[in-house]
Amino acid sequence: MSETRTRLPIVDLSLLDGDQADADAFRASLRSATHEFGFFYLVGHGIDRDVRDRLFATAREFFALPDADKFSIEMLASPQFRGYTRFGGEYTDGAIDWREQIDLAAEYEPLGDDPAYLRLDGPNAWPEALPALREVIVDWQRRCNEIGLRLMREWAVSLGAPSDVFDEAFAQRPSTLLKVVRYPGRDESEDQQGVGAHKDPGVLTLLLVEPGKGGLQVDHDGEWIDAPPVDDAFVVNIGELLEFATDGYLKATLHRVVSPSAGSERLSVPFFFNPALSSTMPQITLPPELAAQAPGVTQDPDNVISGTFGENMLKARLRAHPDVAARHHADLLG
Ligand SMILES: O=C(O)CCC(=O)C(=O)O
Ligand SMILES: [Fe+2]
Repeated sequence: MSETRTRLPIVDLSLLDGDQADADAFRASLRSATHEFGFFYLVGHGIDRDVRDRLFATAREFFALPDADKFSIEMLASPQFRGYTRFGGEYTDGAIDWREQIDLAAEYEPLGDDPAYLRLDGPNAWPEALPALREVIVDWQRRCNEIGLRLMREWAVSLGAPSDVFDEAFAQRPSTLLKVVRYPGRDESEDQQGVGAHKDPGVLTLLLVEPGKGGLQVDHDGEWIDAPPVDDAFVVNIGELLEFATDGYLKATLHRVVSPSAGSERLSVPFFFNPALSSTMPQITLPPELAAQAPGVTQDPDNVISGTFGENMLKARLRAHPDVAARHHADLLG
């Protein structure tokens, strides 16, 4: 693996507790980081270290459970793509991701299956053997939701739009999703795709990485740059829908995780802040000076971005989990 250095910008949320000049500086840094890189470190978020330590300790306990307990909540049993995925169960860019994980999402009453993306609504699967997981995750989701909503409002203002322009998409049934992930160590002679190169399909991702664990790489102008964890910081990136909402002014950026070396492991907890399945992200009318720097949305015939979140999400889920797709959604596979 290449040396550990990073060029991603650092954005300090606590500037919002300062005066007007601080808040303006915050918005300028938020906007430029996501225009130039689509990725940044967020510090000053106010979540204590012991909360983060407990999250990782509980994740470690989950992964140490006997296989029978993990398989008792296997995603394969969930038409809504919730629960545990074993090594080799997930694909990115057509190749296996060497990670095991639990997917936990917001839980809503299903509304039917027309359009098909409504099938994604439903219950989570929580392991009976580790009741603390639910408590820790629900608390973490609440904290991330707050930060997510705050960032959305700041982006809106930084782009010259009303601060509440995105609120409606998130007001009812926001489809937040959280993964608890473990990347096993892999020998250098083996395939080292922890997770393959991808863009996140939603709006905003708040990623917490186990301290000291590198492996995340971010595309910048065609070059992979390392994004090792920075003390007390979230790694934040935007997804395809925020690129869509800003005509490409803000960028959804390719990223990947290279497996840790044999004998080690890496835990991470990505939180995906996403609007309601049926919501369409509002298109922001950019001020002329920003519009002049908006290249339009990236066009990829293999990955056409729909403004409706549910369409993007269903497409991403069917691709990533072909076994779940084949068992529960064979009618949708073309
Ligand atoms: O685990 C990580 O560091 C990143 C994971 C990721 O990019 C994803 O799950 O979308
Ligand atoms: Fe990602």
